[in-house]
This record gives sequence, structure tokens and C-alpha cells, in this order.
Amino acid sequence: MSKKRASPPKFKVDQTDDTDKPQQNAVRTATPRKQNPLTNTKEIEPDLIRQTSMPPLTPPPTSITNQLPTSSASHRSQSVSTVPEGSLSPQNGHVSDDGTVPSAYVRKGSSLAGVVREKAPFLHPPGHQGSFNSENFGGEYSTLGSTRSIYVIYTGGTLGMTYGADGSLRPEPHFLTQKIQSLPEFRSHQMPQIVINEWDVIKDSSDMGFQEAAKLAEEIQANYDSYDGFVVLHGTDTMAYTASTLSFMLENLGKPVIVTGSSIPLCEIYNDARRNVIVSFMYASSSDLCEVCVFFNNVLLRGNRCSKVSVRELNAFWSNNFPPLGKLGVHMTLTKDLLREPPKGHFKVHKEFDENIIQFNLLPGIKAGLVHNMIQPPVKGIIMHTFGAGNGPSDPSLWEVLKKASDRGVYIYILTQCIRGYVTFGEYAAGQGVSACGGISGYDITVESAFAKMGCILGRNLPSDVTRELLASDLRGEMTVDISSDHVPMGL
Ligand SMILES: NC(=O)C[C@H](N)C(=O)O
Repeated sequence: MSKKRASPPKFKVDQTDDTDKPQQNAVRTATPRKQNPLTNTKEIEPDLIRQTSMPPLTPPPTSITNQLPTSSASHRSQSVSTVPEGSLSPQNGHVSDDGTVPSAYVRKGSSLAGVVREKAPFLHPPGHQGSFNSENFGGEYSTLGSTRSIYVIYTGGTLGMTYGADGSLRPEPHFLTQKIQSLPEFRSHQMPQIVINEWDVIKDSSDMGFQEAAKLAEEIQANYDSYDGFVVLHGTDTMAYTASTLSFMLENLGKPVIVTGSSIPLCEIYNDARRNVIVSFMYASSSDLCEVCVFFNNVLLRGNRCSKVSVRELNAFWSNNFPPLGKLGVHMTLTKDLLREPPKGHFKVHKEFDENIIQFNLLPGIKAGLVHNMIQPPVKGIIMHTFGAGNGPSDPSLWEVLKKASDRGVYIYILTQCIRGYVTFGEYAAGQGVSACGGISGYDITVESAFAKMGCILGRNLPSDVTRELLASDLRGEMTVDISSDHVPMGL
């Protein structure tokens, strides 16, 4: 690949030489060199090449890796028929929606290969009432993997933690990076080229916020042209906030950014870290994905649609109001009907943010005085979780307090306390106060996404009418807005 790496890697697993030397999988390690002013991490010079004692892995048919396009741009524009018929291994397979098999993807007798047609999950967003076609991305991936390059940013989280003397989990510098280096999967010819940048200070995600998301956005921007996809390794506790924030910071994103983590650390024999990381690398190789996603356990979710829903289960993430974009079962699928369209404009990064946002639930009988105290300056944004479809108590003093805040320039984002469904102003008389106080409907947006969206938009200090319009609009697929026009607001 004639690609220029914007920031040198901490360490790199490289399979590009393997067609020449199928018996020896080369692993590049790296030595610390100097401080990178952009990422504040140590730059590593990938100059130390060590032959490992790993047993040789069976190389894939060289005709596949030799003949497939080598960049996302070329892959997008090129038809798959560049692969000669008969060159695929039995586990590969791809059938188009009408059931025909393109010549490039000849299936050789595997009952596992082929398209998976699934009913969408029980919940359909408005406008999506039918079933969605899920395609077997795993089959497609096995012809793609080794031609792709992925930039991985390791920020911390349980996946790379070890146990301290008191038995509590804490980030262990370099452990995850070294462990990944030693896993045979990462030297497989089917894996993309991987470059990992471990942050100087890896964190429990409780310490990740807008500032760290801006640093991630900056790092993605610096490496955007050099890689086909990005993976962010992150703790689960605030993963949905970071994924949401990244989605708003990255405008016209044309490549996958997959955020993942684990519930069990990689230091345990039984863990979910290994699979989550491997599958995220695979999804990050997709040329169909051009958005920020979370992969966890067995689902690929839109990053700004998901929430952490379980503390102790492996299926810790879910999206209540939007179906998964992909699923991992016997097949690894991508539901193309649901994916964001490739962007029309240039990739652009917005790193500004404003953290002066609070959120609260309306509670039965909530007192205006309490709300008044909560929403004093420097508060600039309020996320208010209302009852049901956007309702609240009728006490006029409550709405006066909120109206006054709105009049002095505080934005009030209206969400529902229900985990499914969306806000509709005007459905009940009990919702009149909510809209009259200047509230802006967040429809079915998650609280993580509402916080991220407000923070990013308020950080840009736009005129109030533009800010209100952006908050009311669907910018990144984060909420289901029932508007009939295809009006897209300017600016984000
Ligand atoms: N599973 C995890 O990653 C939880 C951890 N406390 C974190 O968010 O960093």
C-alpha cells in the first residue's frame, strides 16, 4: 500500500510479507522514540523485526490477497469480479439479495456460507415497517481482511485491566497491547494490518469525557487518509457517551469507527475481550460502514443509538429504538438497509464542546424551587426526562422556572423516561407545559447521545435559532424525526 502513516505505531502486526514467507509470520515490535505532540503518547519506531516461534499459520490462497483492491476507495468503486472464480476457500460465500451468486463469490459446498435474511428485531423505527436484509459480511470479509489496514486506539477499560493487591481491577499499561501481539489470530493472513496506539495514560472509562473524545477525533483525523478503518478500545461504563460524541465530532465520516471493550478482562482465561476485539477489527474492515458503531458481544450497534444496559452480562449493550446494524451468530451479518449512506461532503472534525449540561427526571410532584436551584448558570443545556410521550405535572410554577431559563438562552432537550418510544408534543394536554417552556423534542434519542449532541453543538457558539434547529434535527442517525421533507440542517 502506498499509504503514509501520520503517526507511527506503538506496535504493528504486519502480514504483508507473508505471501513470500508463508512459514514465518513476522511480528513487528517497536521501540519508544519521542513524544508525539498530537496524541501526547510516545512515538514508536517500528524498526525491530523479530521472527516469532509461533507455528506457521496456513496462508490463504495467495490469488485472493494479490488480486483484491487495496484501499477502501478502490474497493468501493470496483466490482467484486476481480476475484477469479474458484479461488475462494470453502468457508467463503456471498449471495446477492435476489439469490444469485456473483462469479466472484463462488460458494464451494459450505452450508454455513451465504446470505442471512432476517426479520428485523421486534422494534421498527417509524418508516421501517418491513424486514431488513442482512448480508453475510463474514463471507465477504474473508476476501477482504488482509487487504485492509486498521488504526486502533487503546484508551483503557476492563479489557486490558489486571487485578491489584486489593482485588480490584485497574488499567495495566502495555498488557493488552502485548497480549494482542501474542495472539495467533492477529498474525492470520485474514486479519487486516493493525497498528495500535496505546495512550500514555490508559483509563477506566469513568475518566473519559469530551476532552478525551476530542483527542480521539483528532487522532482519527490525523490518520484518516492512511487507514481503511478505526477501532477504539474503551471501557464499557461510558462507551456509549464516547461513541455518541465521536459521531457528532466526525462530520462526513466515510470509514468505520468501531468502539469496543469487554465485560471480562483479557487476563482471565474465559473472557469476552478476545472476541470483541477480533470481530471489531473485522467490522472495521468493511467498506460499507461509514459511521461510528459499538460492537459488543454479538451486536453491531449505531454508536449514538446504544446504551450500556447490563453490568454483569456479556450482552451489555443494546439500542432500544433502532435495530442492530449487524449481528454475530453462525454468520457475521451487516444489515445494509440500515447503514448510513456514504457522505457527500468532505470529512471534517469538530472538536469544540461545552460541558455545562445537566439532566434530570421529572418526578411526580417535583418542586419548582428544586428545579430552579438546579438550572442556575453556568448551566447552558438541560436534558429533561419527561413522563411518557413528553408529559409533566401541571404546576405552572415549574414551567415558569423553565421558561425563564429558556428565555435567558438555556436549551431544554425533552426526552422520555421510557426506554422505548419517542416524544410527541401535543398528544396530551399534560404535555403543554413541556413545549410552552421552550423545550426541544429529542424524539427517541438516548441520554448519552443527547448529552453528546448538546455538548458538541453548544461548544460551537452558533446563533440560537441554528442551535435549536440542529438540536431538533437528526444529524447522524441518532434520532427518529418524523419530518416529511428531506431538509438537512447546515453546519454539522
Ligand atoms: N467493563 C468495563 O470496561 C468497565 C470499566 N469500569 C470501564 O468502564 O473502564
